[in-house]
Amino acid sequence: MSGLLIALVGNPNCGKTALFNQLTGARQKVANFAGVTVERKEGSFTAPSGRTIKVLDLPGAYSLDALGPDEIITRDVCMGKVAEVGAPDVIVCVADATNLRLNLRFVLEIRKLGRPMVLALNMMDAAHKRGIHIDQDRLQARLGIPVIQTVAIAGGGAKHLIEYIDTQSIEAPKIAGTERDVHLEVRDILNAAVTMPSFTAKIDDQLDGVLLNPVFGLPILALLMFVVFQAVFAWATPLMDGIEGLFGWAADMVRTHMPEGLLQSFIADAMISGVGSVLVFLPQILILFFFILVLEESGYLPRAAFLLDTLMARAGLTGRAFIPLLSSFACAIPGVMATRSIHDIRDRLTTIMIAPLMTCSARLPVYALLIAAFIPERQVWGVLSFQGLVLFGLYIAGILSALIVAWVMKLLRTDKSPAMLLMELPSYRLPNPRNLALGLWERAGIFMRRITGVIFAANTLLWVLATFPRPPANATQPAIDYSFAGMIGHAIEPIFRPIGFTWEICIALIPGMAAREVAVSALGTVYAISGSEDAVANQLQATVAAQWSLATGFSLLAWYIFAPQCLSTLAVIRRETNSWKFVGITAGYLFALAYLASFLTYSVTKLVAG
Ligand SMILES: Nc1nc2c(ncn2[C@@H]2O[C@H](COP(=O)(O)OP(=O)(O)OP(=O)(O)O)[C@@H](O)[C@H]2O)c(=O)[nH]1
Ligand SMILES: [Mg+2]
Repeated sequence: MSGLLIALVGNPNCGKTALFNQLTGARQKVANFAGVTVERKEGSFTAPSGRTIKVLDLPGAYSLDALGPDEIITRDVCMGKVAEVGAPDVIVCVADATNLRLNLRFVLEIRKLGRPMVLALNMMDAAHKRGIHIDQDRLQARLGIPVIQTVAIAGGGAKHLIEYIDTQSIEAPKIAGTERDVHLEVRDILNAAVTMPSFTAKIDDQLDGVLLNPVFGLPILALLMFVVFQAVFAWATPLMDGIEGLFGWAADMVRTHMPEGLLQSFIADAMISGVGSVLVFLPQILILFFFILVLEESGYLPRAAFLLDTLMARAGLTGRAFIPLLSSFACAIPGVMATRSIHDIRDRLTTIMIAPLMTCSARLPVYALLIAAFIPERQVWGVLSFQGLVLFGLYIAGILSALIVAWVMKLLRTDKSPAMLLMELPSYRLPNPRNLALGLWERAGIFMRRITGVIFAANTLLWVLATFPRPPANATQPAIDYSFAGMIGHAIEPIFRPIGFTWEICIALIPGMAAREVAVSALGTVYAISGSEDAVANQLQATVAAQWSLATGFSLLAWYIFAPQCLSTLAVIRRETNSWKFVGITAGYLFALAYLASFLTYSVTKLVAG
């Protein structure tokens, strides 16, 4: 039998990606808010009959009257207008069974296309739980298309859908579109086929009463965020000590048991000290993501958007910017891509410009290193970790400066028509442990791939630059001073001297452009090589604390809030805006801010702390 192409379409947040993962065994990101998928994804699986079924996961859309790039992709694929994919044999329209009033409108629009389709009634588990009863036969008869129930997040939850697609020949809908008003038609269908419980969403309302309360809402949000950052420091310490100890021990073993020479230096300095100095931060990253995933899954995050909307509007941002900005806390790259759901081009550009100010997870190793080195580990009011407070402050500093930049952009605008936030709040949901585990696994995977990929490559290159040329026989300085890296570091040091950076930092900033956390591993390598063979050589934090002044440490922290130290982000900005000029403006203003902030921080700290 020949292959088959199916396309998953539907409203945002109805579970298309979850269904895609279920069908193909892939692990695409799902999240309990709209607009997560921004590009079409392709996968395939083998049906019981043995034929290959290709699956397309598309961005969610509310309507086919294309407004934004997402809707255009969806419409064009459905119409078979995208040459590389061809026309899908079956459109699987996914609908959230708990929210049919909204979802059916889109189903009717798809039906008008007159192409073979089935309706996947997803989230049937949630519908049952809420006491929503759906008469499948009547729904099928009214719609004139096959209706199949699915639970995209449960094992085997798409079994019937697979069976149906595999065994039935699916035809175009028997009922084409009538010219009736969509609202009326949806109401008729709902009346005929759906019984709603009388206590709909009572829990949601009660929870919202507290969490969206005009008085308590924002303090609760602040408190939640606060707890998260406390946990990042408090819980991770034992694990981090363990990892650090392990790498320190491994480097020592290599130094004592391997013959001295280049190979020993490469393994101990570049591989173990360099890579280990970043790997240490895995526990903190996972703890942070655990909380973000829980908040995401539970349905709280869109509510946070709602709470912050007034604040965001005052800064001249649209509520739609919330999700791109939120994604940017993981990484600015998906964040910049997610701005596609912002229709207004100026809103979109402003959001792209400030996305790099959201503290991405690659900054965490840098922050954590510097905080551990320069901020005393003490308790505030008996319970709070002072280090956690500082980390919280750094995140806030990023957010505040983003708001200020957006506000300045608003002042520069001529047209000041206000934006309105229209957003659906998803139901609260208990986070699914499997989803959480998958999400964490995915984050750990990304981090490990960065370590074995870009970080390792940058580190190797740096080791070569820091090792050659070798010092002359009568050398008086540490070997690294005679190397290429030493020369480069010394050459650019004058530029950074006013902000207190040492030449070692200057060296580390260059490979740090490849990925922010490389700066940490680069420092690990630089200090290990320039190393004093002393015992602290692989305890980067101790070295840094001993060799840098407080002002230098703070200055580097300030630098990392702003500096666009990430070429991939600049590349994706170029791709999304198609403009080098815009990349130049963004990078330029960020570097300028970074320099200014570091300069002020350095000068003030030096004045105060001497
Ligand atoms: N209870 C329940 N939750 C589900 C089901 N399917 C998906 N979810 C959850 O619904 C949320 C949204 O799922 P996604 O797969 O990201 O939705 P999507 O349609 O791809 O969303 P966009 O990419 O934003 O358009 C996630 O939190 C899923 O875990 C289901 O059958 N039952
Ligand atoms: Mg999706």
